[in-house]
Amino acid sequence: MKFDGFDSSRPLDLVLLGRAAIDLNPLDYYKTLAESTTYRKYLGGSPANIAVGLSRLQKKVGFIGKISDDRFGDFVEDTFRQEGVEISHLTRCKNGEKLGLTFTEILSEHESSILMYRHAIADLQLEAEDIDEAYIKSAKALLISGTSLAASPSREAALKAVMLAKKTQTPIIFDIDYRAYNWKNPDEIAVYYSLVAQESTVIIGSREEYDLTQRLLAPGLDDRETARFWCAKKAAIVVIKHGKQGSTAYTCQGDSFSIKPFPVKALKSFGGGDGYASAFLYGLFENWPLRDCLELGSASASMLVKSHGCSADMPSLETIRTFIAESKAEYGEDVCF
Ligand SMILES: Nc1ncnc2c1ncn2[C@@H]1O[C@H](COP(=O)(O)OP(=O)(O)OP(=O)(O)O)[C@@H](O)[C@H]1O
Ligand SMILES: O=C(O)C[C@@H](O)[C@H](O)C(=O)CO
Repeated sequence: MKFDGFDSSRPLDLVLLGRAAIDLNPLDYYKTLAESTTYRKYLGGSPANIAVGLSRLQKKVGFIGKISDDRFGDFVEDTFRQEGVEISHLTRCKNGEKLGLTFTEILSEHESSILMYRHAIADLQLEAEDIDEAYIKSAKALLISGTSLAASPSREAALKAVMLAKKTQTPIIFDIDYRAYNWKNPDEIAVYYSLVAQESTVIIGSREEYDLTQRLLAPGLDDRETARFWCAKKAAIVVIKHGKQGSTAYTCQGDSFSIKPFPVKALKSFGGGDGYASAFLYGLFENWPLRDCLELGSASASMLVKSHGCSADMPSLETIRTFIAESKAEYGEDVCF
């Protein structure tokens, strides 16, 4: 099965809307955050990571977001420019709001946690007036990252982007992206996530994120019922991730393709989702069979969990293909199926 719903005449492949932040990952890992003393700074924020990942896969990517008007905002701009991400719609806060900081705790290869500093946060200051119809229309698809819906004015900006995407026949990709910070209550999560999910052509999320989204409209669905539910709205593809148990993509024709992770010695348990999303979406833009999109996504995800960073360790297509070939040589052709 292939997805060929993108308008190839549009100059950008994907515009992503959401947070750009900073990851601070400990160099002295396998300790608690209280014990770690030394950190490496990376561009962070799930949509920013995905933007870098797709750009490194040679896709043309733009970003709609709000950043702090300080040196950390400069760092985000400089990094996006170095990575070839189009940032004409990445704007600065005017009232001193700060860039999000994510301190990660890497306790073991299987146990990590993230501590997010998101008070008076810059990315949630994105405003409806920052959203431009022509910019959205210049892209084959718009990706909405769920955390952008957590508070106003970013919430209204994201919903305006969804409206304009519908108006301009721009497919919406919804990366549910649940982070507990900034959300007030489960009802708000369900209301705003389902508002976007029901307009989306492609939905990507973990089982927990779908449960949060469906909590009011359709609680208690299993994976196949979940896929059927969103395909009955506008979804063509529903991807449900289950961490190191792997993931499954469901289509509106009733097909499904499951994939396991590629075997790796993980360094951390996070970062896989953004590597997965960027490589999976690359395959979709290349009009690959869904099975091949999943394989590339799963391979990239595995490469990310064995890396120290996220955005900085997003792989090129060549390195992912080499990783897949080496994995198949060592574990067999069907290593991840
Ligand atoms: N320990 C692991 N080893 C290999 N691959 C992994 C591991 N953990 C996760 N992955 C890969 O990463 C993909 C996404 O991971 P997960 O389901 O945790 O999504 P996520 O919560 O969005 O990730 P993130 O932590 O980046 O937010 C998985 O489907 C799997 O392919
Ligand atoms: O999404 C975030 O804000 C945190 C990310 O930057 C971090 O790299 C991570 O947890 C990736 O899944």
